[in-house]
Formats: sequence, structure tokens, C-alpha cells
Amino acid sequence: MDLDIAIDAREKVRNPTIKLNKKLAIAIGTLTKSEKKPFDELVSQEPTNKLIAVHFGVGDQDDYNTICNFVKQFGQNKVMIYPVRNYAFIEFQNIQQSLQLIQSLQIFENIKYASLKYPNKERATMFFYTNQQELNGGGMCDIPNAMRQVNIPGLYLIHDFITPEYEKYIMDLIDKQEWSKLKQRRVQHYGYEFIYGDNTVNVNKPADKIIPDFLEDVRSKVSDLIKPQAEINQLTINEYLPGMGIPPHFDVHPPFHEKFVSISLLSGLVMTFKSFKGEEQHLYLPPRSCALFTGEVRFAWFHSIASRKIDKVEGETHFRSRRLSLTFRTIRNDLKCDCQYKFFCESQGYNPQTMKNKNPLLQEYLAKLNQIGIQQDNKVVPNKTQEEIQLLQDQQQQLLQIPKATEVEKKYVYEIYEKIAPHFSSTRYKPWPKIEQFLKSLEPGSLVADVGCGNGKYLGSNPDIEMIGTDRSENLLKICKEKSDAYQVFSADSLRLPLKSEMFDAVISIAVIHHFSNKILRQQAIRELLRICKSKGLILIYVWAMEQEEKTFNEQDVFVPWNLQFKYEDEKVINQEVQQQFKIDDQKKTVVYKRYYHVFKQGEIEELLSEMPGFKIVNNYYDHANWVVVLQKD
Ligand SMILES: O=C(O)CCC(=O)C(=O)O
Ligand SMILES: [Fe+2]
Repeated sequence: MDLDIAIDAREKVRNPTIKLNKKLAIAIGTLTKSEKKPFDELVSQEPTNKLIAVHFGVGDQDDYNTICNFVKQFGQNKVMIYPVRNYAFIEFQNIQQSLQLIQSLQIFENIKYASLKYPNKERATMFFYTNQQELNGGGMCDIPNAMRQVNIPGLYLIHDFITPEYEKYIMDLIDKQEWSKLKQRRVQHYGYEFIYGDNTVNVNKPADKIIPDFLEDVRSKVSDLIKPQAEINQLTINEYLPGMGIPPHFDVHPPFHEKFVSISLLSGLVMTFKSFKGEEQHLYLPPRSCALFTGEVRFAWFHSIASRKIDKVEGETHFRSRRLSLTFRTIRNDLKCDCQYKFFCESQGYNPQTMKNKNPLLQEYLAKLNQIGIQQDNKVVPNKTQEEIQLLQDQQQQLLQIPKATEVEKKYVYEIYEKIAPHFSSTRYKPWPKIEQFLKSLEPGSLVADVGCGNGKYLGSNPDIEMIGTDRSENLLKICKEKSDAYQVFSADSLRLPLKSEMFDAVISIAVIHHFSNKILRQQAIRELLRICKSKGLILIYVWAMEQEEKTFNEQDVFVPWNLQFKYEDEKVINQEVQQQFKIDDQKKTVVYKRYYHVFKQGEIEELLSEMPGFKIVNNYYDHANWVVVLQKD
């Protein structure tokens, strides 16, 4: 078969199939090269039940799905894709099926292949019969297998840092802003202009554009995360279409404070990290996650994104789609970095130029590291006291643990409230006097958050204050809205409230903290209450007491039954799902659901709080079988 297609430009204009032939030649070139076999050996002149699809067009997942759906029409088959090489191996059960596929396409008699064109795309896939039992895919192993978790000193990945709703909200607005075009990508800069090539900023020249207001929530959340570092004041937004990447680099030291973060929007992809010792690790950054760079990874590791359309994540092929990243940094006006990684630090004698020429000092440094071992070197931290180190480590530990609700909260709290909401609400209409009293004691005009507002029974307690309510249960929120149009409520996770810090004059948390099944979660929920409260603001917390007359508890972690009357339950549910999962009490005509509680012993909430900074306890008492504390933020 003659594939040496030399095309005369004029001929190409006259004969449109030649354009296709040129593409074919390129595709076949890739196939033969990576399979290391001549084309004649790879393809069969006679119909077989196996096909090779070349230029498979897995540019993105859409193409992949298109082709799989197309192939499926002709019968059961096995499709092996080799996305790196843009071809695939398809095996049908019989020849009839592959024959039908080929016949459904445009057939080019002279070289016996069939071509599937994509609507609206300058792209086609060609199919050939083959006798091969399999293809080797040209070594799919070219793509490193990335992990969802890695162990890189100073690097933290926080999942679900923002919600899908917030992501959508900011995406729409980001797309309305002006983009600057780089050779590879499009970018937006705020606060300070980034100088590529040197990977730095001009600290004396703030950009005209400051970080937009619509990003304030995420900016302040990042500022909290990096405390005690100064507030975030620079933002770079990078846009990566499939196939785009960023070469290996690290941020120069002097113009930026230590910590910075990169938040991924829309699509995940793999970031590659390379240490100064040559060690390489690959981490998958999922959408809406936040990667926090501190210490060694920030000062002395290269990070990069390979220019690919697909990644391999724990063995699975992951198709990239459009991704935006928000890189938030703090500018350092004094330009004096005093990190311990002085061989990479421009403030301490490092010169990127000499580094490129294999800086002899660096060679010496690496030799020394090899001698004493990196472990020991890590322990030597100039300019910081032991106490400071401990403090930083504690803080990083804490960051690592920005915790997520477990299955217990999902299955035995959240899902149950969803089910029992109307019935629950019908039994919870009377506000408790002491809580009303607290709300009525607030200054007129106060802004108050009711975190875990349930059916909203306190939202109208004091008409002179402004209240917002959050809850995880959509069905309870529905009830709030039915009660009054004026109620401002929305769904939120109490462990990570989508609310700006220091915003509220007071915060209440009624019967919420006891639904978290471990101490870390209970503390995180309280930390969030503290975070959104203004300095000197009050926080009222109610939790179920173990010591109560209404119920006897033999232990602290309990599942408390809720007898849901049949009239509140969907018939269908009673018959099917519930019968398998939940107990039905035929006599009482109820379905028995169980809610998880951690009931608090006397003094326990105070003990939990004693491990947390930033407030004092101004009151504590017992009310309606609950232990109660009132905190005042420092
Ligand atoms: O896209 C990212 O996550 C990283 C961007 C980055 O490394 C940079 O802007 O310096
Ligand atoms: Fe970077």
C-alpha cells in the first residue's frame, strides 16, 4: 500500500479526499511507529471481526463517547483505547458486525478503509480490519500514574474547598472578565501583574485591577487558611484547555510570602512535583479542591502540569476538560525571604542563572544533604525557635484535618432529617424562652446567623435583628420558606460554611454540634461558628445533655429512634425501601428511623472548648435537657 502521499498544494484544493489521506498518513505513521510493525502486517485485506480505529479522536471525552456509542450500534464489542497514541482496538463477536460498521461509513476503495467524520469537527476516524490479537498501545505507560494522595513535605490538598454552586457563580463572572493571552494559556492577574520568564511580580507596582469582589468569599477563606501570614493580595487565574500545561517552575522567593494556594475549577488534572533531589511525584487535583503550598514544596520543589489531554489517576484514564486555577498569593513588600532553603532563595544568594549552569554551591549542598540525609537537614531550622516550629506544625496538622462529614452524619443525620422533616417540624413549633431571650437581648440591627436552623423556629424571634439560617436539610429549608418569604435561608455544610469571616454580630447553634460523630468534627463546627462571628460577638451553643430526665442513655454515642407516622411517609417508600432498611412498627403505624447523637456529659462542651483559642465563655447553663454555653469572641 502506497502511503507516501506527496501532495501538491494545488491538487489538494482540487481533491478534498487528499486532505483526508494526508491525515491518514500521519495517523498511520503514529500507529506503525508505536506498534513497531509495518502497516501491512497490522491490517487485514479481508474482513475480520477486529478493527483498528486510527485517529481515534480522544481529544476529549465527548469524542470518546461519540465513538463508543457509534461502535456499540453494531453489536457487542470490546474497545481498547490507547489515548496517548490516538488509536483503538475494537473486537466484535463476529465478522458480520464489523462488516456492517465498515459498510455504514464512507469507504475509500483504493486503500480499503472507512472513515467516520465528526459533525462540526475537522476530524475523522479511520477503521481497518486487523488480524492482530491485541495492540500494545505504544506504551500507555508514558503517562505517569498519578495518585489521589501523595506525601510531599509542605503540600496539603483540601477537597471540596468550594461548593459546586459557588464554583458556577464565580465561573460565570470570571468568564466576563478580560483575559490576557500567553503562548500556551490565557490568564487574568489581579493585585499585582505577574512577570513571566522571571516568575515574579513588581512589588512596587500594584496592578490597576484588584481582586474582584465576587471572589471575596474564597479570598477570605484562603486568608484564613494561611494565617498568621498576611492577607492574600494577589491572584492569578490560569485557563487550561485539554492539552495545555505549565512548565516546571517554582515561585521566586522574595516577592511572595511562604504560603500560596491553587484552587482548581471545572476539571481536575495531574500536577507533577519534582524535588531538588530529583524525586518526582504526581498528584491528581480534583475540581473545587485547594492545594496549599508551604515549606519545602513551596521553596524547593518544581511544580508543573504536563501538556496532555488525558491523565492516568490510580490506574484509570482521566480525560481533561477545561480547567481554571486560582492561584492566591501574598506579596512581600520587603523582598526579604528568610526561608531555610537558602540554595533556592534569591534573598540569600541564589541566582537562577547560575542555578541553570549547575551552581557549584548547589552541588556542594546536595552532596552534603546526601551525606547527612535530608531527614537531619529538615530538623535544622535557622531563625525559628522550637516553639515556633511546633506551632507551625500544629497549624499544618490542623489544616490537613479540615474535616469532612463521615458516613454517620450522612446516613444517620442528614438523610434522616430529609425523611422526617415535615413530621419533625410539626413537633418543633414552640421556641424555647431562653433562646428567644438571647435573641431579643441583641442590639437592634444586629446581623445574626442561625447555623443549623432546622425548621426556622427562631428566625422570627426578634423583628429588630436581621437573621439568616443555614441547614443541610433541603426539606427543612423548604419548611422555613413555606413559613415566611422573609426568611433568608440556604443549604450549607456546618463544617465549611460558605460565609465570610467576621461577618455576624451573633451566631446561634441549636442542637447541631451533637450530631457530629467525632471530636475533630465537633471542634471544626465550632471553629466555623467562631470564624464567621465578629470580634466581641456572642455565640450561643446548645447540645443534648446525657444527664436528662426525658431519656436514659447508657453511652454517649447513640442512635435515637424517630417514629415517623405513616401519614408522613410516602406509601411506596413504606412498602419497598423502608421495609428492607428500617423497622416498621405496625401497631403504632410508624416507620422507625434512627438519628445519631453524641450526648454531652456535664462539663464536656467546656472541655472541648478549652482546646480552642480565640474566645471566652461568658455563660453556661442547663436548659430543656441541653448543656448550653455562650461564648464571646476575642
Ligand atoms: O494551575 C495551577 O494549579 C498552578 C498554576 C501555577 O503554578 C502558577 O500560576 O504559578
Ligand atoms: Fe506555580
